[in-house]
Amino acid sequence: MCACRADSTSVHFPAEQRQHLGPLKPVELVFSGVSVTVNRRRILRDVSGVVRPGELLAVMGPSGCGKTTLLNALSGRCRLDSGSIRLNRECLNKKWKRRICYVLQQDIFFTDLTLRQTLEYAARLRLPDSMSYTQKMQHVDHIIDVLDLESCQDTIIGDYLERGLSGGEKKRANIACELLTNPSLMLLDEPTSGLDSHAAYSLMSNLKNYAETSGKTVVVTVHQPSSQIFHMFDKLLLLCNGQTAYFGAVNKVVDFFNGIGLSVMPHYNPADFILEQVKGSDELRERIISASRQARNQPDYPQELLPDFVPNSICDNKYMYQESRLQSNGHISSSRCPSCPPVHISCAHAHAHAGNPQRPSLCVSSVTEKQSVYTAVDCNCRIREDEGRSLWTDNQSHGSTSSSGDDELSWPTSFWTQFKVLSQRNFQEARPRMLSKLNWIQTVGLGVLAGLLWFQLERKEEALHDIQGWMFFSTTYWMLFAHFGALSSFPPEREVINKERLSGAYRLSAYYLAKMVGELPLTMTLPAVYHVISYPMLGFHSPSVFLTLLAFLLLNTIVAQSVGFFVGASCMDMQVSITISALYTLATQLFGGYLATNISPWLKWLQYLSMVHYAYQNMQIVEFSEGSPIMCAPQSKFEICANQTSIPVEEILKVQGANLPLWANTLVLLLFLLVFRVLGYVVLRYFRRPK
Ligand SMILES: Nc1ncnc2c1ncn2[C@@H]1O[C@H](COP(=O)(O)OP(=O)(O)OP(=O)(O)O)[C@@H](O)[C@H]1O
Repeated sequence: MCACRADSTSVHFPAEQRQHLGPLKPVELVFSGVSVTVNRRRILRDVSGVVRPGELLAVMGPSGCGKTTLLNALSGRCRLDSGSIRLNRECLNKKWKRRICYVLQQDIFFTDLTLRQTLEYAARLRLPDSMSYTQKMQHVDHIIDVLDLESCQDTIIGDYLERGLSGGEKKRANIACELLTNPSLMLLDEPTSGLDSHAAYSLMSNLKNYAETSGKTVVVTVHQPSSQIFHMFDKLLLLCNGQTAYFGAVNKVVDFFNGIGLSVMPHYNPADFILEQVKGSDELRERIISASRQARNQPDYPQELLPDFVPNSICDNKYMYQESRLQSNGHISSSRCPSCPPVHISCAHAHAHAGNPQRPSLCVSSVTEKQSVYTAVDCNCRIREDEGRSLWTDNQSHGSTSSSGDDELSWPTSFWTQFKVLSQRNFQEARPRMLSKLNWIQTVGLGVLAGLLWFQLERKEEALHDIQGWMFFSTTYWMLFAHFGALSSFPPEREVINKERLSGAYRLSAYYLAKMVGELPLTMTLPAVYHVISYPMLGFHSPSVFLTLLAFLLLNTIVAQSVGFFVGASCMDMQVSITISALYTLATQLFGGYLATNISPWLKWLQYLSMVHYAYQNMQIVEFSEGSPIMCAPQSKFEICANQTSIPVEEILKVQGANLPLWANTLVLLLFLLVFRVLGYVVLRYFRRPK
């Protein structure tokens, strides 16, 4: 692994891993006339640009000028008012959205996992099943090595409560997660923010090398790059109030500003200079924007951005693009253009035209490994070397998008792999939260307290209310614990899931099932501990009753968790979800059958919506029918005590107006479980889709 880093700082995948990661498909990104309105405010106006494979485009501009909005648009995360976004001349569609790697400005992770665990789970989820576990782990090692993350790989991600990775390390971790899949197009929002100048330079040179040696298309937004970093960019898109102030080669931006009478002082960082200009007076900004519009008439303006360019009719265009292979003899042979004979160009030839002999080119790197490279071939079958870079459009796939579409939309891993990995991750991520030291103390403390409060109860009518009190307290306490636990865990988890769903990492159904299964042992641990402590202290010793009561306590807890998850998934606002939850759980207690027994007939139906009602009834049915009999008091309030010495369970329940048998209560609880789990899924699937 270290050898990789020694000979190159770029991400260079070993041949056998590249084979699993799928064919290298460079992407040409063309966005034209993009206008975006957010909340009735026009953020972007007629923004255009082209980025070719191997190029690094920097999007710059003052804060709030629309850089992030542009990346959101390019990744398909916001609607365009007008304009188009094309990748290899295909409109941005679901297939492409999944292929784009978008490194967000915010670093969204599960904060309790270490960096290595985070990357390992990402690799297991996002790298294809055809790769073995060992190969995936090797891949993780390689990425960690390339991004210089060895020293912090076992540090937790952390948050403001518990410190973990530094800001710069988090940023690199964010990029590492995306690099794992060897994406063809990378969009990075402020990758250098929070990094010191050395770290920023090192990161940008990694990206630059990555773009050039692997034919990747990279778009980054940057605030105020150093002069060194600025000159690494191939192209610059300068935004000013959501409009294009400059689009073109970085090495021509100074000439552009000179052309409108704004000269950069010697030894001045051009990046600082141009940012100062676009932050200038309204009049100055208008001048720059109108000069940028004029520049569209220049001959070197990309033809793809011209209004009369027809993107779909490839043969009307000057160039067809074809995939070629770099062979061990150093020749590039093409095989995909049906109308052209195989093309052979030598590396030396390609170099000679590359213009920049220092720039690492595809031909330079290990010619012994067969490597895909991409050349543009015009309709007369002449090679176009496009400044040493290459373009690719699978013109054959244009005609057969639909047939290949299914493959493109298929998931990287099977449902079973996703379920297995996500269950493990859910378990690992939720364990510190659900079984925290504080939760243990709370559970053991309350178990002991409840045991002491209802210690060694006698089986007689006088103690009946206390026995019921323990049951009611147990069911309501665990209902609240599970409900609010699920509710509070959801908002941070939602962000991670949305990010992963947007990148097409896994099916929602696999996540959802894995969440249920992965957290199940954790959900059941604490109520079981409470029950083990408190129930024997009551003085009851029937093992079968002990186990059956435990089963109902656990069922009640899982049902409450489902309701909490559903409310958490439905409400985006935490305050709203807390209010709804408080209303529902308190009403559930009121109608549970313990606090109020003489409920008016017109309100009585509400008890059937109370999950506690069913669990509490079942616990009474089991305790009072299977356990030792409850002896009548000398002055009993039960009429039946006139004829017998003990109180049957039916008489106890009749007082509460409950009449459903054990199996019916159990069935209703199971229906609660099923309905709320399904509703939670439906909400995530259809109403809270990530945008
Ligand atoms: N959802 C939204 N609702 C209202 N205004 C928004 C929304 N999203 C973005 N904006 C506004 O759009 C403008 C551009 O936002 P954007 O985040 O794209 O800017 P930026 O150039 O990336 O800024 P920075 O460099 O500070 O990150 C800002 O003025 C912002 O307030």
